[in-house]
Amino acid sequence: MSSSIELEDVGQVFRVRSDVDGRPEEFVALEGLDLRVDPGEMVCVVGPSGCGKSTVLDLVAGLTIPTSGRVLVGGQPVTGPGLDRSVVFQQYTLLPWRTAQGNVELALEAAGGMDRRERADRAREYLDLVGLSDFATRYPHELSGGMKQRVAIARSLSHGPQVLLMDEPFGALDAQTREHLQEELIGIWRETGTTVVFITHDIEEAVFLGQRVAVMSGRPGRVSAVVDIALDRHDTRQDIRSAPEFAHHRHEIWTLLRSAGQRARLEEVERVA
Ligand SMILES: Nc1ncnc2c1ncn2[C@@H]1O[C@H](COP(=O)(O)OP(=O)(O)OP(=O)(O)O)[C@@H](O)[C@H]1O
Repeated sequence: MSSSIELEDVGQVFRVRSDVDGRPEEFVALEGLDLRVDPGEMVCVVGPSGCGKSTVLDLVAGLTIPTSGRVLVGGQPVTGPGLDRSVVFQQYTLLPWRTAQGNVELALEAAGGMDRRERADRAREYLDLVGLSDFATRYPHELSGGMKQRVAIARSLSHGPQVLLMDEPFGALDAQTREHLQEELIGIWRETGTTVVFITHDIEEAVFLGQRVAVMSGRPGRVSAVVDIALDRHDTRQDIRSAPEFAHHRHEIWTLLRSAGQRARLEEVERVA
């Protein structure tokens, strides 16, 4: 099962203290942001640091409520966190005193409706999905960074959410592990059919994973372009990253990011002048 995600004319204003005199003032983090993700689609979001990518994810997760506009999941307004949506963060969020299996079971305990045996079976099924069947009894400190993130993914998917929200989940990993997990994520996404929103700083990661890539610009944050990625991901014999279409999309997004950055700087100069 998977759900659509719609952000319509979303604005997000935070109360902050002025850099100048420390007085409270408003900071417009997002303004007029539109984005639609179809059920079962994987969309990557890229943009300069501080443009509001995590804020977008928090809104869909229901951790923040927008100041204006609408955020819908499966056609329903988001009013708070829910079991239909799971989040994977960059920092490993495993409980150190629980095994890999115990960490996956945690999500099932929170979801309720299963007895101990069912939870154990389900946890093993999802550890298998992320290739960790042989590591079920290991504690987080006995796992590599990539393995910890796999456990986090297994935990996030184990209770069958319709939407998976990923905030730079592979950001702390070395390049090789990262590429490996990207490939695994494509396989998991195909198998589960979950709608995925994946935030990254890395243009190559976005092109590799996304069916579409949303490019954000900052100050205030909005989606300035959405790029369709036309790559044949089914042909696993091919090194997709060295295909000419891959280079084309990478350059296209790089150009969009650069011009969004230049525009933001110009607008900032005009605002100050
Ligand atoms: N709770 C908050 N209170 C005040 N300002 C906030 C809050 N959350 C985010 N911001 C500000 O909103 C802007 C967007 O932040 P956000 O973390 O969404 O950006 P980002 O694109 O994810 O950044 P990065 O790529 O560096 O992680 C930033 O200027 C940040 O300082």
